[in-house]
Amino acid sequence: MARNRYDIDEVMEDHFDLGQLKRLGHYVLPFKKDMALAAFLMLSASALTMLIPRFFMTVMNDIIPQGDVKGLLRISFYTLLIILYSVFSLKAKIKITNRVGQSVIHQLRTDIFCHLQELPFSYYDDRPHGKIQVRVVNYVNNLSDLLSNGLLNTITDLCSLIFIIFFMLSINVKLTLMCMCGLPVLALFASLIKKKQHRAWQIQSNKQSNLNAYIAESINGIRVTQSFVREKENSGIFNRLSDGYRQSWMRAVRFNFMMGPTVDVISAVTTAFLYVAIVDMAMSGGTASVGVLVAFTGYISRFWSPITTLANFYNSLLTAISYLERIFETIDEPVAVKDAPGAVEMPPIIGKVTFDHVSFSYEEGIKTLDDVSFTAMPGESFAIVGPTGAGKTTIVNLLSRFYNIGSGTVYIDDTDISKVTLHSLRTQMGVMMQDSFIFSGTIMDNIRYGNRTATDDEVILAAKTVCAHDFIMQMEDGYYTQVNERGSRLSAGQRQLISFARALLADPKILILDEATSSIDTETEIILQKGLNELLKGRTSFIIAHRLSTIQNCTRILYVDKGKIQESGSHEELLLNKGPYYNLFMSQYSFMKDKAVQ
Ligand SMILES: Nc1ncnc2c1ncn2[C@@H]1O[C@H](COP(=O)(O)OP(=O)(O)OP(=O)(O)O)[C@@H](O)[C@H]1O
Repeated sequence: MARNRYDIDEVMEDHFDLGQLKRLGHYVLPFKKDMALAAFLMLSASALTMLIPRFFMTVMNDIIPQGDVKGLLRISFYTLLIILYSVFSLKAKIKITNRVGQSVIHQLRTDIFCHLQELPFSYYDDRPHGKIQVRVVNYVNNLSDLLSNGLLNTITDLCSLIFIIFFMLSINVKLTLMCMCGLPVLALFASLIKKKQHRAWQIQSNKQSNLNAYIAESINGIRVTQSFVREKENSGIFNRLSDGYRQSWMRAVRFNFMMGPTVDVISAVTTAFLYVAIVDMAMSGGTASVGVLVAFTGYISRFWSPITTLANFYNSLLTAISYLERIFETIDEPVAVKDAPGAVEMPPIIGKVTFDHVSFSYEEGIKTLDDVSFTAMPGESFAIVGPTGAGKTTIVNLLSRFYNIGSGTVYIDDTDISKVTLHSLRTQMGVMMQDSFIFSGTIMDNIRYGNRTATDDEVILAAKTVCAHDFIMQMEDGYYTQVNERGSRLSAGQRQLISFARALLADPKILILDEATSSIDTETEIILQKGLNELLKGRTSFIIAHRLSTIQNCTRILYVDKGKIQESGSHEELLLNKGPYYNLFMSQYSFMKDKAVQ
């Protein structure tokens, strides 16, 4: 999928694919026993209620003319039993189908979520997160009706229809055929609007997705919105998207609403003709008795009732298919970054890292890294510096295999990282990304995210090393203070320190710190540096920093620009070189000097 936005509709499938339903069927299969029980209850109730018009026939033809009170009581008793059984089975069926429906929804949602966990960064780069969310929550929820009632009702309604036709045929073949002649007209109508109806629901799902994407984006960006006083404009955009959604919904349901009246009209017309035929038969004194005709009129209304339900099911089927297309599209999304066939476990890392002529593009035709080569020996600390957008983060992203390398090879300890399992590779690396994400939960949980088996003492030690202990202890519940998703109650520097501790707790052999200290005050950074120097011992580390004071002690500095390593060496060597690093250093140095003078 090309890059998508909240105001760009996703690509829609052209054809109406019943295969989606077949796949949904696989989710229902584990509950076949429950479904069979529910179907049995419904079918038996339906078959028994078919007897009621027959009872009327007997009452009219035999019991009333013979004045058989006992027979009348017996038939009334049977009718009562049938009604009670129907009520009981309906209740049981609702309970079973709801349970099955919700279990299927739960399974579908779990499958999407688990798959999303595996999808690489590139998948999330390409679409608004709100559009992903809508699939996991709203689209799956929208299947609830179909799964809870639709599937089973269809089976039972179809069977009921067969029973009814059977009973009607047993009473009068000619009238039955007359009754059925409305069906081809209905089928023709349904097939005529099918394509448009399907497309209308696809559009509706797209508009819902767009709206959701915008809501998610607006909530995430609310601080910027308010600081730039963009509330009015945003409300305007929201209004437009919401109206688009409303219109698409109205258009889609208009198609659904067409079905009900069409069934009603066809049933009314055929029923009217049937009554004329019945009255004609009664008046012409033909073979049909009054009882037969009364019984037949009882079946006519029963004949159209399952057809109305089937027509409603047809509507929810078309609606569901447009959601299923999106749901299965997500589940089928190939995991672009995965273990290669025959991938082996990464042996315990010693720490040598080699980039061998590595090139990479996020987008076809635009080279982000161009022939990058370097080797870091175990225990070395490598700084990666350079202007914004130079490709620094991309280098470390490739080292963790967050993206597939375009060309060239990355080796760790002479092992090609594309040939090892992602799990064995990533568990030996500690990454602190630019965005120090904080999860909802306690501070203790957030630090322990890096190593689930770490004890409280180990968590505290990691926090102490990165100078986070003091501010944590000042919070109301110390390490057990609850923080919100994204750590909204923490300062940017505090968030960085927590994610720093998280990365260290993983005790990685290779440590990646991407702008780890950019929001930390200089005083804390100086203290942090001491602890960090201790910690970096014995680990290979890659430190990306714009503030050059942070990286002067690194063994080697790579100056990256336009996706290429422009120069590399120690701080002193690069200053002597008087190349781009020197210029960068001098500009920061004179800036600091000017500030100090001011
Ligand atoms: N997910 C992405 N999809 C497409 N292009 C991207 C993506 N991420 C980064 N880029 C582009 O790749 C280039 C390098 O980005 P990168 O994040 O590696 O730069 P950087 O040197 O780390 O920058 P900074 O110092 O600002 O963090 C930039 O031009 C950026 O626009």
